Amino acid sequence: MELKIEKLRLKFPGEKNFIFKDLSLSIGKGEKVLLLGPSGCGKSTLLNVCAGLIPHSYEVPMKASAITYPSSWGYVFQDPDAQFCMPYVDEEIAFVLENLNVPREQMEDKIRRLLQKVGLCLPHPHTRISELSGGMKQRLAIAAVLAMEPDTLFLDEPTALVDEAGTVEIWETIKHISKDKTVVIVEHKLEHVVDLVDRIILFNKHGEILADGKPEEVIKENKEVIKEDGVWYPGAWEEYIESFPLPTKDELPGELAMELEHFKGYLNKHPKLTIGRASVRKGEWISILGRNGAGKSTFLHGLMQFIKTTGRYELFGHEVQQQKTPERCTFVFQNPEFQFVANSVFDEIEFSLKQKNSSGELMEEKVKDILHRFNLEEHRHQHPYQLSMGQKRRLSVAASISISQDIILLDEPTFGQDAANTFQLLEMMKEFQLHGSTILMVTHDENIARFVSNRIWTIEEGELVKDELCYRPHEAKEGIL
Ligand SMILES: Nc1ncnc2c1ncn2[C@@H]1O[C@H](COP(=O)(O)OP(=O)(O)OP(=O)(O)O)[C@@H](O)[C@H]1O
Ligand SMILES: Nc1ncnc2c1ncn2[C@@H]1O[C@H](COP(=O)(O)OP(=O)(O)OP(=O)(O)O)[C@@H](O)[C@H]1O
Repeated sequence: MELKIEKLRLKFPGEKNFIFKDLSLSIGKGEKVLLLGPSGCGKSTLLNVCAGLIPHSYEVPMKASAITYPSSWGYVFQDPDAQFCMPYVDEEIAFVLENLNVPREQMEDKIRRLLQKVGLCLPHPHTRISELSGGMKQRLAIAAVLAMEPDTLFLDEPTALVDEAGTVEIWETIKHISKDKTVVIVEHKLEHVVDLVDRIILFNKHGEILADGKPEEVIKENKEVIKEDGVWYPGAWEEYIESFPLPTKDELPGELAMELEHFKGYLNKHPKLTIGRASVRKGEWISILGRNGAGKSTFLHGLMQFIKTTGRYELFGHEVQQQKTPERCTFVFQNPEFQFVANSVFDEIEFSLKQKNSSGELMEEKVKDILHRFNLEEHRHQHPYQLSMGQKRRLSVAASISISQDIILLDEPTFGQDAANTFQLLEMMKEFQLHGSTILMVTHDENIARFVSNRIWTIEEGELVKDELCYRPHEAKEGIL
């Protein structure tokens, strides 16, 4: 056996409930296994245990009657920033290669080929990691692990921030290089990995194994539970959109919410974004699509005045003051951790309500209501950094949109979410939209773009290259720029 865990018991310090109670599993050499289950059920924690990171690197109290670890392993973390130890892209990979005693003269070529494998195209590999977009970082994290050529790969949602085309390519690459390797994957989006894995271990929300077997059998035999627990399954979107209020307006609503003309955004003094002309009407929901590194986050950062911009930028007919966060806008960062300021989930929401001048009356009730709507009430006492990735993402969205705002800007608010939480979030956004909020949302999920928003903008190399109106699913018309 490559990996074996017997009777694992694990509880985080200070928590009432066990994450795992006598959990046993074994994975044979060369097996490709998907750990599937709702957000917060313990998938990342289990992967940490399988690699020995818990308890050797993270001191979480745990007990198991026996554990066998793989002989060599590589780990792609859910948050790529948690993985890097060097400041530059080439150095990050060279660091791994040096440990493997790869001769210096072969390094440049190996680094170039690894970056190519994960589709990380850079003018020069000696680029600062801090200057990469979220998806580019995730590609680098995968390249660094592939460089190690380990026997076992642990992959924790390695493509959550990668664009659609890149996701397909990366999973193909993993499939190709991992023929003789053991691969343990945590991934919400089943369709990306169902061809790669030969086994699915399905968990319920209490961290118990519900089923373990061949992918098609596990899915078929457990469809009802999978649905009930809010896990993604093939066809989930199609079933869901039947009940979603679709964008069927035949004309655009009235008042102009945003106008941009010759709008430029600068990073390190270089213009990285140029929008010739664009306008948004009140109540629209615009999805912003584009490949990794296209400039989507930069665009939102420009609208929030986090970076220097030039050109005309008006909100509701008023010019936006340079370098001052526009008052009628709220923003959800791509990395949820950038947003947290408080020491508990409850305080985070309370802080945000107070910032938005929500009155102190019934504050506790208001916070509780928001926590309930985002499925976070059980976690109210936890530190935001102790949440699972899906829970962090929900908290960051909850804190930003806790009060209806005129303009809501969101940078991939649904990444790493299970089906139930994705749909719930979209419904909440729809409610805001129906109450007059205007929404601009960066997403790699084409289903969200096509089925839920009214309009799709595509960004390429820092320019808005396409503007489509969505009237009905699968049907888009050329819009006005
Ligand atoms: N340090 C910690 N202290 C307390 N609770 C924690 C800690 N780390 C994680 N948890 C809790 O343990 C549970 C499992 O977290 P884990 O990250 O393993 O979930 P997951 O299944 O990977 O979720 P997701 O799909 O949202 O990424 C969550 O409810 C989380 O809040
Ligand atoms: N601080 C920075 N300094 C210089 N260039 C940067 C900086 N941050 C990002 N960039 C570059 O700007 C470009 C646009 O990055 P941005 O984060 O806007 O992309 P994105 O479309 O949001 O990508 P993703 O889908 O991966 O999140 C990329 O080429 C990136 O490398």
